[in-house]
Amino acid sequence: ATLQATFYGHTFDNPFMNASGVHCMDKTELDELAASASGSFVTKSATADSRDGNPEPRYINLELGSINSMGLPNLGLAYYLEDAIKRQAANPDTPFFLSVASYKGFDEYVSNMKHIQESDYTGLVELNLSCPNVPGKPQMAYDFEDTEKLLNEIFKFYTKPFGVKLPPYFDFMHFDKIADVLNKFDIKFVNCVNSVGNGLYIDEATDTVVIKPKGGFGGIGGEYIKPTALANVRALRQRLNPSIDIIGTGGILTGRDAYEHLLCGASMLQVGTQLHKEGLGVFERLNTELLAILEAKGYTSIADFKGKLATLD
Ligand SMILES: O=C(O)c1[nH]c(=O)[nH]c(=O)c1Cl
Repeated sequence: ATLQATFYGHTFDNPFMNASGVHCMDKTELDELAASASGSFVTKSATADSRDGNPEPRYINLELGSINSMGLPNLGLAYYLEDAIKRQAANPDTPFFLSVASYKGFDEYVSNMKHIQESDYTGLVELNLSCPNVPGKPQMAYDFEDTEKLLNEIFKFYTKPFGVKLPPYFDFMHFDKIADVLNKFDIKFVNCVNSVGNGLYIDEATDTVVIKPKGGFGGIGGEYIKPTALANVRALRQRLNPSIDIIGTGGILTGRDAYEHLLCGASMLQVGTQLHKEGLGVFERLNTELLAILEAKGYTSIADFKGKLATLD
């Protein structure tokens, strides 16, 4: 059996990659990702200006996952663009993802995308509409009208392939609304899901929160969020045009978790918390475990079962 993954006209050796924010802050980390068993990789979400981010402690691994309020620390869009242009020149056949966010809101999203359009980068962009940790700033993708306005604005000038990183939704009306908006545009993929925003973890030894920013509120990742992540992958797959691929993110610790995301309709798979905990070796292990599942079930490729979750009716 093969773990080859097809995504937006590309074929990757396997469906695994990092989730933006983990092991992707600078070119050294990106080189390590490129040299790992991951099928692709994505950069830390870039803002126009480089940012220190929120005060520490701001990321904590927990028994069942993680909590973070990093606050968009990054080296600035120009850094990642320059690196991406060099990478695409050196390896034109191995696409990767450039993640873009915004600290200041709507106008910075537009100007960041304008810079990429005017640059020599021609690869894939993951437009992050779901950072939950910018104090005072609502997540773009929880405002359906603003999201549509933003995509309208971007498609006036942007001609390169991009997709959007979405937060988790928890209501069928919201699945319907975001899918209605996204189906109006020629986006190439959606990534479901970003961390479950503004959770709270309490240290039992001290009765104190564990991260400093926002009184301890932070995005939750890991085992805590797999049911939510699977639901969002499945719901968006059922609603989006077949031309829009899905990246599944959230709660992938084992080959079985990966298999379930694929069963819900994901084409690529991102690993955040478990990569942070286990390091780059997680990709070897996940490939081995997923391949064993295909073999045990007599599948020869992901196409044999992708999106084929059975229901009880
Ligand atoms: O605090 C962050 O940097 C952050 N943290 C997240 O959990 N998701 C995001 O999209 C971002 Cl941008």
